[in-house]
Amino acid sequence: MFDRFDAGENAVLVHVDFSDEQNKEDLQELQMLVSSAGVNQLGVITAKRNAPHAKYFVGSGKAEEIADTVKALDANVVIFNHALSPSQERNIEALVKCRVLDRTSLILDIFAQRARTHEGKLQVELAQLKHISTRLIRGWTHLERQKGGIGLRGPGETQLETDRRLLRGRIKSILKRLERVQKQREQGRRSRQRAEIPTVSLVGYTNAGKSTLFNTITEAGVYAADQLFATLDPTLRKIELSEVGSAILADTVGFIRHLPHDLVAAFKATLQETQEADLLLHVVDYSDAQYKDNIDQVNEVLDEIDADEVPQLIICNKIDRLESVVPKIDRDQDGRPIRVWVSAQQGLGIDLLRNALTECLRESMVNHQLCIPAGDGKIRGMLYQMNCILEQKYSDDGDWLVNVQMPSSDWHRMDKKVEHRLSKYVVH
Ligand SMILES: Nc1nc2c(ncn2[C@@H]2O[C@H](COP(=O)(O)OP(=O)(O)OP(=O)(O)O)[C@@H](O)[C@H]2O)c(=O)[nH]1
Ligand SMILES: [Mg+2]
Repeated sequence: MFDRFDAGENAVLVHVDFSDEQNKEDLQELQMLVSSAGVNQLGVITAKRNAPHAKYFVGSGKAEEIADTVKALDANVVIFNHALSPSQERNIEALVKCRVLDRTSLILDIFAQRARTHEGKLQVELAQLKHISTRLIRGWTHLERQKGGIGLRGPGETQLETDRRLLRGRIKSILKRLERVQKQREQGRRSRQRAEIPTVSLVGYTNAGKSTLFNTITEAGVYAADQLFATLDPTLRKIELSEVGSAILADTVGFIRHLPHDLVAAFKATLQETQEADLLLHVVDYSDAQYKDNIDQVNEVLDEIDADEVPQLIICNKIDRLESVVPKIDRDQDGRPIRVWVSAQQGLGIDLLRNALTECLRESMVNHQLCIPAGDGKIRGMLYQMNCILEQKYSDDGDWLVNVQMPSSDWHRMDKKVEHRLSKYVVH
């Protein structure tokens, strides 16, 4: 889950039950988000509606009730479990006389706290500034004292700037810095691609158990620190698997329904790993009654970031909470693993998971014997750089006999680059 910290805020939560699926949110999830943001929950106000009310999102009677509750409980923030328009936010704020936060701001605030990489921090701040800038028409003076409170916390040490003019300048400077960082990242990615180790990305709904599984797998396996990756995001680890050798395991940011659009774009950077992964481990909390819906939500985001074509292995996690479910691998009719039932926390089924992982990766790896003429120094150099050589020797004629292994996607990419000389050198 998200990091917790105390912001000293006392909130009244507002949740509206909509009859249509489009607007539907989960109250329990809001409570989880609010406590993840380190905010105390003083009370919850619920309402039932067919559609949002134009002025206050809720009806005016309900809005009065919120104002009364804020007063009675001495709350200093109202948090809606829905996206509010700037004018709705303004209208409610005027009525309840304290800060009003919508779901988008709340999620942005949590992301601001958990962004780890330099680029991630810049991206989140940019999304926050954009979100705030639509809401700055009102006078902020009455809220000035709370500057830096929830929703206004920046990902770094800084408070978010709420002055329009400064805001524009800040957005500009962030965009410039992002451009620079993105260039650097692109270079880093290229050099990693050259290392040609298959990447496995853990994806899944927030709280599904990705990080727990990440730790369990990397501890259970032979964890090898590799200097090449020392400068990468700390959520990448190298694992060793029998037969296929090394693989990179990546832990990623959790998904959540109705992820603010700006943030989807912002997190493309983190999720780039996912898009280029050889395999996705889609972790699902099977003890969550909403698990089916969560799977759909995750797949929707994967679709959005063009990662829907990457093969998936579903990890049914938290089986310790389910009755009579034992660790096992489910297979399709061709015998390929499609689901593995585990408990990341209890370490149940981790061996099976490693086996399934090996099987899936082996499918996506190629292993070739090559006979490369002494004159083709270019290919020789490339193969060395790719770190994909298992065995090598020289023939009497001075040809280089080499056994290589790499993800099939890389094989095809490289083969194309050298005008298909690679395939010609394969020894049948
Ligand atoms: N009972 C049970 N709890 C688990 C299991 N795996 C993880 N958890 C718990 O689920 C909660 C969330 O686990 P995380 O590993 O942080 O989940 P995550 O998917 O990384 O969450 P985000 O990073 O927020 O997206 C923690 O309280 C874990 O202890 C499991 O197998 N069984
Ligand atoms: Mg996590």
